Amino acid sequence: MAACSGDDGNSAAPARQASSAPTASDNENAIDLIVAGKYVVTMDAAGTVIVDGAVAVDDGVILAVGPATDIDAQYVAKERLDSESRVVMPGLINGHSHAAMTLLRGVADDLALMDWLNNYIFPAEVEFVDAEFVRIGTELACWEMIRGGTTTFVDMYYYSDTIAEVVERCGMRALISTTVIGQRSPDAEGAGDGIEKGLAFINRWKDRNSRITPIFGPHANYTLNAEQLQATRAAANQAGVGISIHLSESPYELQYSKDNYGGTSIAFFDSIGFFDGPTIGAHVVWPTADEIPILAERQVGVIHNPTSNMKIASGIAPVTEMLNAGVRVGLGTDGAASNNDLDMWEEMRLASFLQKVDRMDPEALSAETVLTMATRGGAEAIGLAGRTGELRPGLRADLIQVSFDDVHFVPTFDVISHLVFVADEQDVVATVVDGAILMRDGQFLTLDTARIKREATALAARIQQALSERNSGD
Ligand SMILES: CSC[C@H]1O[C@@H](n2cnc3c(O)ncnc32)[C@H](O)[C@@H]1O
Ligand SMILES: [Zn+2]
Repeated sequence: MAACSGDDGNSAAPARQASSAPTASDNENAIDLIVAGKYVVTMDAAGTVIVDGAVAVDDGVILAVGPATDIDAQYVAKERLDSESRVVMPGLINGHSHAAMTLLRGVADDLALMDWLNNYIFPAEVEFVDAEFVRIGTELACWEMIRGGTTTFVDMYYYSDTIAEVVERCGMRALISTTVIGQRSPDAEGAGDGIEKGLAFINRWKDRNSRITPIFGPHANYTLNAEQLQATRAAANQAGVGISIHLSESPYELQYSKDNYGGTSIAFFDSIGFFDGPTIGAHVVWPTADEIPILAERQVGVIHNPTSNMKIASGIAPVTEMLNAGVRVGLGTDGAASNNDLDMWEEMRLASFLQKVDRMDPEALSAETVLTMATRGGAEAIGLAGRTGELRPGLRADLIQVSFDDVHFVPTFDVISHLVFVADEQDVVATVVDGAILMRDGQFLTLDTARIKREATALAARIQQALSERNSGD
């Protein structure tokens, strides 16, 4: 970690710089926000941590990062998030989620992937998922993610317009996939229909909101055939957008690929030109040794989902090997029905511990490495490098404050160790996206949490009733 306490040239030419120490009368020139803390963990490539630092924000952009005394000498802000015992760091990036599945949390536990999907989740989705389900489920998820310090997520679900509308309102940043799946789904009759509707969704959202990036989300190699996968890639390239897909997730998928496509999963995808465009592969638990270099060469962003992989017993991904080979690897939660929460702090900790025990190597996947995967590395994996994921002038102001007041932070010898091995979502006290404060001291400024809770509870009662009737054979 590179510590910093002086002027390191980290300041951009600010739009509203005070020529001398600012006073309250400078307020008409005030910038939007200053976020200060005991430590500013920038997650830049040099690993800069600033003691007693601050971040200056205006118009959604980071203007300067440096010692608080320097920032305060240069800027006066309309709003200030301050505290001596807080860490300021980039917001977390959840690279793979199915947000609305918060409403299916706990309906089918302790099952392997294909049993879970085919016998519980797909039937429940066809029965219950509509635009209202997706609106309420996604709102619940955004509440949980903002609460836990996630500022960007990559979602794959149905009714993508509804997801985008929720994200637009709640203020988060998201890549939103429009699902393509070769079977009847809640919002399409099959793959062709999904591609057609997907293109319309992408046209509606491509230039509408800079926080929202529409992409395609073909489900997997066992729910789409080679022609459908290629057609989805062609549509994505035609629309100029990327793709997110479940990739080499389970032994079933690997065997399916060998049986139906004559080769292992990633090699097959590569052979049909599927990686000829920006691709995010979720899970990637079973790449062969020969396939890992393909992921690096084709610049496939890999999202590691340790909790979901453990819970549905898919296996342990070779994260260390992928990172060593130069693969871009980020972290994700998967949906709340296979995790069963959206807590990126838990993902970081479990990612690290899982590699250590799997390799019997306590040095595997250090705190610094997993924190990078959840921030700057995650941004690289999902194609948002240089836009979010680190605290650097010119990047969008997506940042959080973590309180180090709780007993588990006393004493703090190493701030990175504490963030990864100790902190949890309850320690996050402020979440800022694009310069807008979404949560401050447990108050949600863009979400009506009482209304969301009421609506989710009412909808869950209807789901519960239908499930009970189904189980009792009525
Ligand atoms: C195109 S994404 C929506 C689709 O994916 C299902 N899903 C949720 N989690 C997983 C997973 O880990 N592997 C494969 N498919 C998954 C979800 O229920 C939706 O039907
Ligand atoms: Zn998934």
